[in-house]
Amino acid sequence: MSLFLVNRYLGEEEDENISKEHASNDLLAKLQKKSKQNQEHSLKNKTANHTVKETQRHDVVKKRKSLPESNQEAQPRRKKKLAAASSRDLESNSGSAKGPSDACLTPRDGQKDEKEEEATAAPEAESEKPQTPGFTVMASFENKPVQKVHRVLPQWLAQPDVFQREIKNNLVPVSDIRGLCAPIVQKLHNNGIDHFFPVQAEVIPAILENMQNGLLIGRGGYKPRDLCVSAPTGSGKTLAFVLPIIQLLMERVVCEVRALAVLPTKELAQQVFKVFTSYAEGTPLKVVMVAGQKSFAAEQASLSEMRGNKRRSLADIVVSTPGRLVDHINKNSGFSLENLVFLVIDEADKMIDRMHQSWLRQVVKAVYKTKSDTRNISTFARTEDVFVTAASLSPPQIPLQKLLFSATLTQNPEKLQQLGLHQPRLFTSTRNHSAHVCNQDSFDFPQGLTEFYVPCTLSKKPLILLHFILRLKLSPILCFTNSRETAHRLFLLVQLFGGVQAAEFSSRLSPAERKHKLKEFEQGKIQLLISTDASARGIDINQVKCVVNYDAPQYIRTYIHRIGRTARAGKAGLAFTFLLGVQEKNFLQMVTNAGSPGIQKQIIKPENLKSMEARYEEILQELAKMIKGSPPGQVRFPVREVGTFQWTHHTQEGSGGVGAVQCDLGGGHGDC
Ligand SMILES: Nc1ncnc2c1ncn2[C@@H]1O[C@H](COP(=O)(O)OP(=O)(O)OP(=O)(O)O)[C@@H](O)[C@H]1O
Repeated sequence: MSLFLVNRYLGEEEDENISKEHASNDLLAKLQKKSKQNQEHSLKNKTANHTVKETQRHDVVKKRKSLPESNQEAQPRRKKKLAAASSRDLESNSGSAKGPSDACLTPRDGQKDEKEEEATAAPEAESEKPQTPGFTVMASFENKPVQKVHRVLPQWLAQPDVFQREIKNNLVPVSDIRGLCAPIVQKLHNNGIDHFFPVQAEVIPAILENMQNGLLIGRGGYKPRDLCVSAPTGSGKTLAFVLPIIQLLMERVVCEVRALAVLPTKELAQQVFKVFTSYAEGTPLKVVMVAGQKSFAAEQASLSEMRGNKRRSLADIVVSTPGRLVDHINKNSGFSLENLVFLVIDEADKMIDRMHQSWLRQVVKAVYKTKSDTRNISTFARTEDVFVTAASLSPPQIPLQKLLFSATLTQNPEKLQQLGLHQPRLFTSTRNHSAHVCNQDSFDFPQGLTEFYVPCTLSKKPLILLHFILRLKLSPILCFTNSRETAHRLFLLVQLFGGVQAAEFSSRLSPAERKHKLKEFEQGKIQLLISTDASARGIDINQVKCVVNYDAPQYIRTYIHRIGRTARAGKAGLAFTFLLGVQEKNFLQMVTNAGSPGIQKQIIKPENLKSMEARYEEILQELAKMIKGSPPGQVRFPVREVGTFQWTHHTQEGSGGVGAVQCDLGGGHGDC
């Protein structure tokens, strides 16, 4: 006798009296019946799906036949797809022996392929797509064209303070400018300036008013807003920052570095240094340049001295290039920026490109440097202003105001953001700001400038240049090439040809030689200065009547700065760009997109060059011999054959023409 009895439930119809064996036989028979029904059902489904696919394939073939010629190109690809689809179908047909799961997957695969086919063959027939019975469509795609996204400018870029681009008709009498002190007005008058240009009339009062409450706090006790100024080349941006800085610092008691101007090249630093020095004359202010023109030790000595055991600054205003500036920050313990009030970033777009050198980060670090020597902690010591709050401005700190200037200031907020600007304010003469939409490649051109392009071949370029000087008497000409090798060869060729006072200006020359050449050009001793882009930015040479782009510039900014060496300060000027046939379309498109008021075609007739051709051929032979005979290192470019000039491909910024293979002088054998 068992102690426990377990009763199990064996189904509704189970009778307690039926034996266990009988019950299990019944159950097995039931399961077998159900399985047979399932198999029959899945077979039926398979046949139905195959019929649907066949119908769809016929539809596609029909539609393709009715397509226009242009769509027929894609047929081989589609044929392949169809073949693949048929072979898969065949597989699925012959695969009836496969398990039921295969039978379920195959129709879905086939459906996907058919959808692709239809999308390629005739997208507009989307709505007519046959639906596979037994499947629910979960989602479908609308074949809409993707809309172009326009960059929307932040408020300060979209709504700038706009001033007139035209200089001559918008001069503002110096006496009309609020807050300008008498000694500065007098100095301007002595320098022959009684009127301000539009950019100066806007920006000078803005800088002055920020400091109305003294140098400790800005207007109304707030930290001053950083200013960005975008104005055409030659519109007088330099005086727009030099004058207010001199005025605001001239009554200082202790000499400390309070203004720092950073420029991309030595030549530009030299130029700005000259303007600062001229307007600081007669004030206690000391202006020092650290741009690598003197030895590091000499620059160090000009920046500070030791009196007893105390460091004493010898500079109020420092003009520098980024590399040398970082050297002084890191290696010159006597150089302090802890009292800096103005940081001027001239040619700001170029300086942003140099951000990888992290010069700005080093400057900011030096400005907010905390002294380890506690005895030296000033009451007004500053802390880096991550967030400006009431608490962060109390106690009051010396504010640092950034002033940015450029003729081609970027409107790319991501780039500008690298400068860490505080509530920036933009001054511009450019017209396209109101739309709130950013056009990063549109700039203002100087009013007095007339632009031309000269269609030419490689072999004729030097001849046309000589024609400009010798026949058309267009000198002084500032002529730009894309590489220093081209500049050097062109210079040698013009020199051999004779009759033209020419010089080259590139990194082949030492800074002292470059300075000398610029001076001679300015004095009118040089008719033709052949330069690389070393002189394209900012250089202010008074008498340049004409700029020639011997090589077409690759970038619009390069073009704007090059042609901006003429038509300065409201004067008239001419700019010619030599274009090979292959360059024309892209170049003209680029200039038009940039907002050029119009570039005219200037054709030089071949007969005008005829008389110079014989001499030119002789010169080419001579030049080739000269180059071949020169000791290695002196002429830095190889020549393959006498009389034939090497073709070079330039790909980097600052070299190469617009979308074309750039060739050197040609030599009458080029087939461009
Ligand atoms: N108010 C003025 N009256 C007469 N001449 C002026 C005035 N302001 C500036 N100039 C002259 O205009 C020329 C161009 O000025 P500046 O070099 O400052 O231009 P810029 O805007 O900085 O040009 P770039 O963008 O090419 O550097 C200089 O020779 C300068 O002396």
